[in-house]
Amino acid sequence: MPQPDPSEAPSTPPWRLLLGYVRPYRWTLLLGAVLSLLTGAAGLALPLVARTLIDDLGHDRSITGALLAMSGLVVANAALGALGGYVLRYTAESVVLGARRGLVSHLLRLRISAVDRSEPGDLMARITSDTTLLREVTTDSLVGLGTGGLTLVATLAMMGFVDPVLTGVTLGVVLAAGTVIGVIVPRINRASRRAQDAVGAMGASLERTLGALRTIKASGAEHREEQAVHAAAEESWRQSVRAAKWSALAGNTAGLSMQVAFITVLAVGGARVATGAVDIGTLVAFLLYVFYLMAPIQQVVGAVAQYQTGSAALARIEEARLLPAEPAAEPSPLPRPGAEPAAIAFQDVRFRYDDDLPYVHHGVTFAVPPRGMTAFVGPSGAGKTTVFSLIERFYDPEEGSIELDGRDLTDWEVSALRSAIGYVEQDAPVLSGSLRDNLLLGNPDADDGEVLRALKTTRLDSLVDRLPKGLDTLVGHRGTKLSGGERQRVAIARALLRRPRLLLLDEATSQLDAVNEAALRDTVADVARTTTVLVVAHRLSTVTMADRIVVMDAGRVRAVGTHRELVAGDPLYAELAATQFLAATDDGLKTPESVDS
Ligand SMILES: Nc1ncnc2c1ncn2[C@@H]1O[C@H](COP(=O)(O)OP(=O)(O)OP(=O)(O)O)[C@@H](O)[C@H]1O
Repeated sequence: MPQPDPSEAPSTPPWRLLLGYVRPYRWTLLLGAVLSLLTGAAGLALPLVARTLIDDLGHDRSITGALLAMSGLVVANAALGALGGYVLRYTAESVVLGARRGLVSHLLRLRISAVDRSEPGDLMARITSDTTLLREVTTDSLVGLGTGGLTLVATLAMMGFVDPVLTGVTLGVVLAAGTVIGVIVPRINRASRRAQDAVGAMGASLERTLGALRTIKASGAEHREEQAVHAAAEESWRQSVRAAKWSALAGNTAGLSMQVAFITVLAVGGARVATGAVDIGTLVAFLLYVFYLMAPIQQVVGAVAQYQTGSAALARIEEARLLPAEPAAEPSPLPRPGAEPAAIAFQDVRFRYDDDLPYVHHGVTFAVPPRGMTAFVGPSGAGKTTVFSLIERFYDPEEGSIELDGRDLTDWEVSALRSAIGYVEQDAPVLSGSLRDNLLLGNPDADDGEVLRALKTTRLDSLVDRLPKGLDTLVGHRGTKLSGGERQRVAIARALLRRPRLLLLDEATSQLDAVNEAALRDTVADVARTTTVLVVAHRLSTVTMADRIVVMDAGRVRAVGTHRELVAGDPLYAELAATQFLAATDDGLKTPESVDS
């Protein structure tokens, strides 16, 4: 798991977290609780009416009044019970919704460094499975504890009123059972936490497997992956069964205590009737109360047991909410058409991905003026993609400064900064949905004319014409229904539709065919006339047309120049040009061998 770092485990006790979630719905919850109490009260009045009925029978009086009262109470009990149940369920669902919305909003704003340390599948389980557990904890445990507790106290008070001696006997039994349950409860909590953690691990395993099913199949790894997911599912089952065992034991202890109380009251009460201390009507009423005590006791014990599961879920939700996130901000407007291109400069930037990882940038310095194309080249792992991540403020440098238009990135509002930039990642992610959804992702307001222009620029127009559903064609999970080259061009069209003042293009390392290669080269050249383009370059065709090339090696900039200058002046670049760049197949370009000759 990530997992949310245990050292960041929430220090707020779960009950306070629960109250925080419930606060917005406190009045509906109170209404539900009052309705439940009224239901209980209608039930509580029944034994008293029953005593009157027995008295009336004993004294040859009419029992019509008592019968009518009992019928009225039974109907009221049912009606109030149904209404109360609905209001409580409504409230519980609202609490779940509130928790889900809050958690989703937080997770979408997570800092990328927090995402690096997390398993998406586990985070998903926290949003789906853990929040669902709040439903029960709101109704069963909060209301159960409130109404059950109150009914319990009221019932005991009524019992005390009917016969204090028998009440003392009942209380003794209840307290003994309470002690046993107190020992069981922490075990329910531990097992529930482990069960939910295992559900998270199962989500993480599944996400890993389903996200790369082709690779899993091609590697013949289905069996091993299956075992990993099964192991997590079995662990969850084991722990849930353990929690169920302890919960059942707690419930049974409560039930057993009531049976014991019933028998004890019958024995002690019988003796008291025999000595004339109480009459038979009082004993019957008292036994009915003991019978009535069963429900609130079961409710309180159920509430306490349920709370243990809920508090484990609350702790997991809170862990995710403690992951560092970017501040929520209104989306910033995109640059106007024809907005000035951006300038970008790095000054002595030192950066590492985590405190226990080596530095990736050891004082990177370069400056890129507005407009034109700058290519970043260097051996794998030199830190080229990291330059883009820092510009997007996915991470912040440890030392040094990065300026966009002469203003430090930390002085920019993150949404304003990102709205100025178009970013095409190396693996050009395409999201499930239609082609149109993908194109409009970064600028939902783009009109048909703009979309058409972007399609033409990226040479996607002929593809769209070919597809029976055109732009409404579904591209499949992660765009699997598109070819690698098409995915890349969709990602570029998407970035262009944002009218970026700075375009970051992390070139795919895979070879494109001649037509795609030429299309991409022309596109980038076109865009570079009106905006600033930075490309992590893997292609000869890209570097040869770049206005300047930044050569990076092991986290440092070792040279800046044009292709011609660098081939002559920088041995590493000359070697890269000769051996590593993907050769263009287009006839207008040279092969690596001919480059430096
Ligand atoms: N999220 C991350 N967490 C930890 N280390 C990372 C992360 N991303 C990259 N790295 C490490 O940082 C170093 C630089 O990575 P970067 O992706 O910037 O290299 P690159 O020059 O773009 O390489 P390539 O040409 O292979 O894409 C690598 O050693 C990589 O392992």
